[in-house]
Amino acid sequence: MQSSHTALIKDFPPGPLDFYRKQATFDWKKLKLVFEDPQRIKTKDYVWSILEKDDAFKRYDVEPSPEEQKRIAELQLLSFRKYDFLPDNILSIPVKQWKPAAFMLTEIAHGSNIKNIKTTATYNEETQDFILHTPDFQAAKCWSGNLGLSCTIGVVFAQLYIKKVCYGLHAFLVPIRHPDTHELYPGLTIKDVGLKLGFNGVDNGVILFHNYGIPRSNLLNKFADVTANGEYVTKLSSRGKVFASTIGNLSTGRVTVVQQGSEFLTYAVIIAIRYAAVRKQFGVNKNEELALIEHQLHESFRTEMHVILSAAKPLTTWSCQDAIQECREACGGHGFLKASGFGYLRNTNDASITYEGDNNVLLQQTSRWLLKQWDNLKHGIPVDTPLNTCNFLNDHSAILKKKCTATTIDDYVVLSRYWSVIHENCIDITVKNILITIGLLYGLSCLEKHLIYIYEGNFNAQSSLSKLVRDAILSLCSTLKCDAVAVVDALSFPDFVMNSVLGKSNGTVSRCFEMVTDNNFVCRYTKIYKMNFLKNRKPMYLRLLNQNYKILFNNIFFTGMLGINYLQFWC
Ligand SMILES: Cc1cc2nc3c(=O)[nH]c(=O)nc-3n(C[C@H](O)[C@H](O)[C@H](O)COP(=O)(O)OP(=O)(O)OC[C@H]3O[C@@H](n4cnc5c(N)ncnc54)[C@H](O)[C@@H]3O)c2cc1C
Repeated sequence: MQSSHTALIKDFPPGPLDFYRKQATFDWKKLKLVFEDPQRIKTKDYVWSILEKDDAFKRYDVEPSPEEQKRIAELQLLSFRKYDFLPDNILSIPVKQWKPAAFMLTEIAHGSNIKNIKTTATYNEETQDFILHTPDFQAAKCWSGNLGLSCTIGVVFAQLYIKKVCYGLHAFLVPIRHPDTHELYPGLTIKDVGLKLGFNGVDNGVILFHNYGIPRSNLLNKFADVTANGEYVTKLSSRGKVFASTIGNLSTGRVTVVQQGSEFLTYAVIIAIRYAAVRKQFGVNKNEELALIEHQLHESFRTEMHVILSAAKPLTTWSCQDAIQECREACGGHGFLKASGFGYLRNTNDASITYEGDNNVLLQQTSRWLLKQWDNLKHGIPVDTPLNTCNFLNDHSAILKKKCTATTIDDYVVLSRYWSVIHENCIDITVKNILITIGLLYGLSCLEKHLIYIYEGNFNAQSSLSKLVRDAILSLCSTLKCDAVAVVDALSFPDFVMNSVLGKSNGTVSRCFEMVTDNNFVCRYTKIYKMNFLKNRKPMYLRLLNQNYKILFNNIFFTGMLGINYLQFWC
């Protein structure tokens, strides 16, 4: 069955990469089918083939101005809507008619500590309105994506006050601009946050509310509501639970950030491996230089090659940042070229370390939860978490007595979940073998990184362990050398999506500097310069649904916000 599907996957153009492609011990198309099912591959090919022909998705050798980037993002969004890629049976109509919205939580003075945000929403019983107000500039909402220029509506988090009593943080649906004329409503002041290290196609903004009234029905009331006569009602047992439920929705965004991290990592690895397979430096003699992939020092970067996504955002985004940097360095000076694509990946991923919850702060929350489980254990309450991730703590006495007795590479048994997925999904033995090798390499590289804790915890006292781990890594890198190009082939995207002069599927990198010194530069610059942001903008743009706002936002405000960021990834 798998082999009949491999016919769906197109071959890569012939070129210098063939040397390593031919040496692969497995069929990269079969590996691709382990990563993605045939329907997904077909859909992605279809979408890419259409977008490649669309001017809104064309690539720029010279980075457009921030204003122009925002205009392009807008055009890309319109194109997505025009092509109607999303089948009706998958997504509801509101999602398909989605327009940019803003998510307004962070304030100038409070980002991580959201409990202390100062924007107020005071209920006025006479008018049955909530009055949103920014007491001072420290309380201005900032960083909200789509706020600076484009959104017509947003979700605002504010402290709810009824009859001078504060009920804590609640979320409100807030009209920002007129859906037809796109004019800002009176009572609001908005500014763009200015130039950023990346994401300049997104109009992150700052907003101040000046006693701005919104109807009572605009409170997102899934967890708590306010009656017409100003009574606060909730089925939840405490204010803490209302807060936790209101903020709980943030997890949706974090899942998307984790996914984005894995995509960036894939891009970086494809570029670095393909380049390393064709770039030659040094060799056995003057006339016969070797590809970078043959040099041992260079191989160590691949230890990060197939980082398995942890559910934890900090682990994913930090690992991704380190791996992109390693890939950049592995490509030497050329990796520093803008046209290599690494700079964009690095800067864009960098932001995800902070947004959707700063990594350090998130780790503290995880630690607090773990310590709570530990405390329970000490009081004789066994650990029994819904996903069983920490049930192993119940065996802590036995675990703490165990010692690492490994003396050979074959003694490591790690990544049990990864193994079971491989065994369930891989029929082809050659594909299974390559995945096992990659898994081992990842496991060992993690072990190497954390060896200090193994010694500190007295899990292994022998200094030979570190040598064993390092030797095993080098040996596995050597084994993987001939398969590396085929592995990234299985992961790769069309060249137009990759947009890197070092990572082309035919292995040609010679156009590198031609692109940078392109003669058309001046003409293109003039053309871009003449294009004004919002030129040709029609009122039809951003005609928002006037109904079902709450359903729309409860379900998709995060998807929407990150969707925009995703579009940027494409341009
Ligand atoms: C590109 C981008 C897009 C964004 N989009 C949005 C958006 O659409 N909507 C929105 O509301 N916000 C958005 N944000 C804001 C983002 O959510 C905040 O930046 C984030 O929550 C961190 O808050 P902060 O910047 O105030 O940092 P702070 O909270 O001031 O943290 C600064 C540093 O202090 C450390 N720190 C904080 N508290 C502790 C502690 N208790 N112990 C130890 N260390 C601590 C942190 O780890 C961090 O290193 C965006 C940010 C970026 C960069």
